[in-house]
Amino acid sequence: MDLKQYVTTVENWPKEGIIFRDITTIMDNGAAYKYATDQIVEYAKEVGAEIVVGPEARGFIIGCPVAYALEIGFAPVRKPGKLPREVISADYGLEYGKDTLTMHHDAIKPGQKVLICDDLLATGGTVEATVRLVEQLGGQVVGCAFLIELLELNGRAKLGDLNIKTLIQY
Ligand SMILES: O=P(O)(O)OC[C@H]1O[C@H](OP(=O)(O)OP(=O)(O)O)[C@H](O)[C@@H]1O
Ligand SMILES: Nc1ncnc2[nH]cnc12
Repeated sequence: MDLKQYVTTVENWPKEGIIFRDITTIMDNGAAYKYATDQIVEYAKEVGAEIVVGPEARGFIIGCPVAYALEIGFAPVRKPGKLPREVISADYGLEYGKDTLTMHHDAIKPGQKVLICDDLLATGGTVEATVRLVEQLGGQVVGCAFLIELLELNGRAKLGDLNIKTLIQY
């Protein structure tokens, strides 16, 4: 299936100069959403993922169905003030702003093999902060999966030699 045809491009959103790649038109098509999920499930099996981690909000849309299909857990990465128990935090920058991400202090067990899922790899700031959180908890990041990679922002450079899978490139 050519997944790219289901992505909608929105120019100058959320700011002038940003070309926004909208995945809601993958999600609202059952066959396309299932195909994308299945590709990431296969990758998760290859890398031996034991738990899926996804950053708010679109990482939930990609990561949760993968965790469900594999019958493994999902741990959310959230913006500050959203998780109810003790958290650890990491600051990061992104294509159009700056923010902080948090995880529950006990979300990952030491040594657990983690697959990070998100919709899109842009500058890599979000996933790099997520990797820091997982590693701080003693987790081992065995893979990072995205529907979309924006090649010119070179997010891979922030991720060293981590194993990365992307389904669509621009
Ligand atoms: O590689 P990066 O430069 O970090 O950019 C990618 C991130 O940006 C978007 O999320 P956003 O922060 O806009 O949050 P949202 O999913 O809650 O809309 C996207 O869903 C990724 O998580
Ligand atoms: N260009 C873009 N399109 C969609 N989501 C994004 N997140 C960061 N950059 C983005």
